[in-house]
Amino acid sequence: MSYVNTREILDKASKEYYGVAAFNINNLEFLQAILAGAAEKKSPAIIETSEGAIKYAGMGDYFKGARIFVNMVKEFANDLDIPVALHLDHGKDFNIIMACIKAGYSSVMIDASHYDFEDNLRITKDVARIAHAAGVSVEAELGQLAGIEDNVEAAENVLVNVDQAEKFCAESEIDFFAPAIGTSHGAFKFKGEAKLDYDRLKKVKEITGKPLVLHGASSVVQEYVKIAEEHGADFGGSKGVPSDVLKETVKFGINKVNTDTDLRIAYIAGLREYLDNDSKQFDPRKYYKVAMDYTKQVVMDRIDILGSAGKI
Ligand SMILES: O=C(CO)COP(=O)(O)O
Ligand SMILES: O=C[C@H](O)COP(=O)(O)O
Ligand SMILES: [Zn+2]
Ligand SMILES: [Zn+2]
Repeated sequence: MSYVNTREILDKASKEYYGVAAFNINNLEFLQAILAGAAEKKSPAIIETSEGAIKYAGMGDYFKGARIFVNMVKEFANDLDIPVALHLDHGKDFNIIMACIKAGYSSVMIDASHYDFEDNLRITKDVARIAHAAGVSVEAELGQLAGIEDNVEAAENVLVNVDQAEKFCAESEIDFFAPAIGTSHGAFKFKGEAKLDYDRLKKVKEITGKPLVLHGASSVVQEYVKIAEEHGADFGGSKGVPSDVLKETVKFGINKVNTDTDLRIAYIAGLREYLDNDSKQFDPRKYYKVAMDYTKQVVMDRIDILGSAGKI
């Protein structure tokens, strides 16, 4: 099975209405934990790296960073009987997008959502043309990631506009589409109750027919927040997208579920706990172990929530 085009994973998910988590990584340990969890669940896996992750891995050289991730992911994927894809998350720098295409990423996101509609469409079209010529699939975004307050006017300004979504998907030739429906990145997503615009989501699915992507989709699992806080962390007031809300979004057409914060929190919980309990330890292979076990557990829980177990 091994290394595939992200489109293969998401077209199937869109047809059969389940979600596949896309997990952000910066290093080897997160990749190992994610793939171990996905393999155990027999779930397809999407690994994604931000521009920051690529610069970090390549120590500033993003061509090197992109190659490191492609080589690392392929090396593990080749031995697994699940489909594995590697995706560039929030590509904003044209040079980094090109470096990823050249290095052999399965897909790239062009995030020009901060430009006005016409510019976003024009830039997205250009990237889609180049990426497709290299056999790489493309994600793009419309709207801004910001939580919905109780204010209709504010929501209209930040959430995806359905008519624009139709034109954008019809003209840009993208493969999967990220509509802003009320989530935001990080561990502090909602002040009150988690609130997403399901009606808007349903309309976007109906009108575009594309595999859809939910950004800022971490649940901020309180079990791990608690462990981290018992060992010195302070994530007071953190709040994510609860699993029943995630399930609803999948029912209404979300297929790629971007997850970074949940992995970071599980990892830091394990690391802090281990170090607190063994002050003499300085072998990284020992103190990363619990961190990786917790990360793997979060990965498997997500796979169950989104319904991608066994979908290979
Ligand atoms: O959207 C994300 C990456 O693109 C990650 O979102 P979280 O911060 O909710 O994990
Ligand atoms: O969308 C944002 C991701 O969580 C990546 O964040 P980063 O830029 O800190 O790597
Ligand atoms: Zn964006
Ligand atoms: Zn995102």
